[in-house]
Formats: sequence, C-alpha cells, structure tokens
Amino acid sequence: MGIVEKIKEIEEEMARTQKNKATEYHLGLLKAKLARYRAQLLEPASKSGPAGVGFDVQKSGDARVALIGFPSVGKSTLLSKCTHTASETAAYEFTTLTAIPGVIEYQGARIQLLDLPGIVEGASQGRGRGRQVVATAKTADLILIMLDATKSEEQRRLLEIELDAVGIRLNKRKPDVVFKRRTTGGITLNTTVKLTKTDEKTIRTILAGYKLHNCDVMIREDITTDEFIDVLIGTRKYIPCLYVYNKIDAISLELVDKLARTEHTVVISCEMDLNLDYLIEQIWESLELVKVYTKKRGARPDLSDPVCLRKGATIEDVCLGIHKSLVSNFRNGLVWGRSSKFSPHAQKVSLNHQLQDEDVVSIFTK
Ligand SMILES: Nc1nc2c(ncn2[C@@H]2O[C@H](COP(=O)(O)OP(=O)(O)OP(=O)(O)O)[C@@H](O)[C@H]2O)c(=O)[nH]1
Ligand SMILES: [K+]
Ligand SMILES: [Mg+2]
Repeated sequence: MGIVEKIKEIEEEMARTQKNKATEYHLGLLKAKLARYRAQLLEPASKSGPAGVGFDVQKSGDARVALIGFPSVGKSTLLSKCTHTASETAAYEFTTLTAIPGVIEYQGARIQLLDLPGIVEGASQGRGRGRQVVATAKTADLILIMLDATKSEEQRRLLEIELDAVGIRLNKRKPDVVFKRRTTGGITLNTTVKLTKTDEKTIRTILAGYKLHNCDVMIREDITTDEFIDVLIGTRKYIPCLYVYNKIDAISLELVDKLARTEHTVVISCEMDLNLDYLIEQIWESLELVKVYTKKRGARPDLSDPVCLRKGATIEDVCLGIHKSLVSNFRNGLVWGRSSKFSPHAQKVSLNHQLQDEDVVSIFTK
C-alpha cells in the first residue's frame, strides 16, 4: 500500500470513530500515525521522489512574501501593481505557471513578493503544481492568502487545510514545550499549567506511538494534542499570514465592511487601486522588520541606507549582512537607541546583543 492510501485509510478510520472518552487514546494514536505519514509524503528526505521541492527562485531582499490562492483571484495583478515586475494576467485559470519574483520597496526595505501558480484543492497531496507551490510557501517570511471576495467563504478554509497539511502553521507561535530525547531513564513528563485540551495519558500514548521511551517533556502552556504532535515532529513552520480579499469593487459595501473587520485581513481591489498602500503597510508590520543604521567612527550615522533585519536580530546578523569576515574579526560594537541600556548614550555590546528598530550601530574589528 502506498503512503497516500495509508493516509486515506487512517482518515477514514478517524471519521468512522466516534469521539468520546473511551476512544480518545486510540484517536490520539491515529493522529500521530497520520502526521508521520504526511511528513514522509512531503519531506524531500523520502525516497519516493522530489517531494517538497519548491520553485527555484533565489531569495533576495530583506524578506520573502508568498502569494497563495486559487486560480484567477488576482495574484499576478497584485504583483504587477505593487512591484516593477509584470506578471501575465488573464481571465482564465492557471495563467501563471511558475514563480515570479518582484520587489516591493518600502521604508528602506526591499521585500520580495513571489507570484505563484494558483493551487487547487488537494494541492498538498500532489495535485497540479500545488505541491511545489506549498513547498515554496514554506520558505516565506509572510504568506498572503489571496481570496476572491466574490466567491464563497469556503475558499479560505480549503487553503488553510492545504498549508496545514505540509506543516505550515499560520499566525501561531511555536508551542511552549521543551522536548529532549534521552538514551535511558524513561519518560519524565512535567507540566507547569493545567492541561484542559489534552491530558497526560494522551501525551504518553503519543510518545509510545512514536517509540519514544526515554525523553524529558516539559509542557509550559495549555496545548492541544495536535500541538504536542507538532513539537515531536519538529519540522513545523510557524509563519505569519494575511488574508487578502481582492475584487471588493464587485461586492456590496456591507460585505466589504464585514470582511475588513476580520482579524489578519485586508480588503483590496487591484483593478480599482483600492487599499493597496494599506496592504503594503500591513505587509511591513506583519514582517516585524527592524531597521538599523550603521555609523563609522567620528561620522554621522548613514540614514540613507538602513540595514533591515528580522525581529530579534542581533549584532551578529548586522555583521553577516555587511560581510562574513566581520564576525570572525569582531572586537566589539557600540549601540545607540532603544536597545542601549544607557540610552540616550551608547552601550558597548557583543555579537549576541539584540537590536531594536531604529538603533544606530558601530562595529569595531580587531
Ligand atoms: N473585478 C476585479 N477583477 C480583478 C481584480 N483584480 C484582478 N481581476 C481580474 O481577475 C482575473 C485574474 O487575474 P490574475 O491576476 O490573472 O489572477 P491570478 O490569481 O494570477 O490567476 P492564475 O495565475 O491563473 O492563478 C483577470 O481577469 C483580472 O483582470 C479586481 O480587483 N477586481
Ligand atoms: K488568471
Ligand atoms: Mg497569475
């Protein structure tokens, strides 16, 4: 039996099994098995072929944003409007057949916007180019789920299912669980909070299902069974996402208003140029980029050419952004701004110092 059939069999068994206290553990096991098969199906390490390989587009700029959506929702129209790159647009489906990168320039940052082919339901299982598209989504710092406002609400859930199936978790943090494999000593399970969505027995059942007989588990948040499995699998990608409803020129104002009030959502019309500036602002905000200015000794900071970094970036990241050799030759740094302990004065810092937006940095080498 192939993996796809095995997955189908488990899904059918899960659908058949009533959900209650007596079946909880069995369902937990099935879930664990299912997740394992899906991982096999999608990770490139599997021998079954080049699964999980995205489009071969060089990452460039300060961050990558991927456009994911069904055919003809307006992905290419958006790329053509927001960047200097033209991507073919047409009224028929599957106009775009490969990944097309463009660049959004905003607040001194260069953000790569990736136009992708439309996907269909079942994309993650290998239908169409879907698998390649969702694999590319995994490499993004932000995903734009683009939706046609004139079509049913269902499309959003279907896309979420496809991304979930390849291990992408949208707008979620990594669960606060510490997991360590051991070679002996059995299972040590500790929780610092009360578990209301799963329980110890289920957790132990799942560990047994994964043949993990020696490990330390420390659960520090009220997680679900699925989230625990994510921790064990370990290759999940936690990516922020914006839901972008296009073609609002073609729906009622009431509906526009309702959509616009939904969390993580932006409504636009590419054709009528509605709200595109706001979308770019929201992209910038969701990426949580940090801008840092560099300054040479005795000179003023260079405000014209900031270094853009991800939130949580350190002095080491600044060095790497300028030249690799800076790390090995690093002596110390000086930082002015929000991250300086002595602000408004400078603080002397080492490579692991975390920066804040609009800091000014000097690097001194040996
Ligand atoms: N009414 C309306 N139509 C739009 C809007 N934006 C795009 N369209 C139309 O939607 C159709 C599809 O646009 P594309 O940009 O090719 O869509 P796509 O998502 O790239 O499609 P594929 O590459 O085939 O997946 C075209 O006929 C566009 O003119 C909009 O804001 N309003
Ligand atoms: K199209
Ligand atoms: Mg297109």
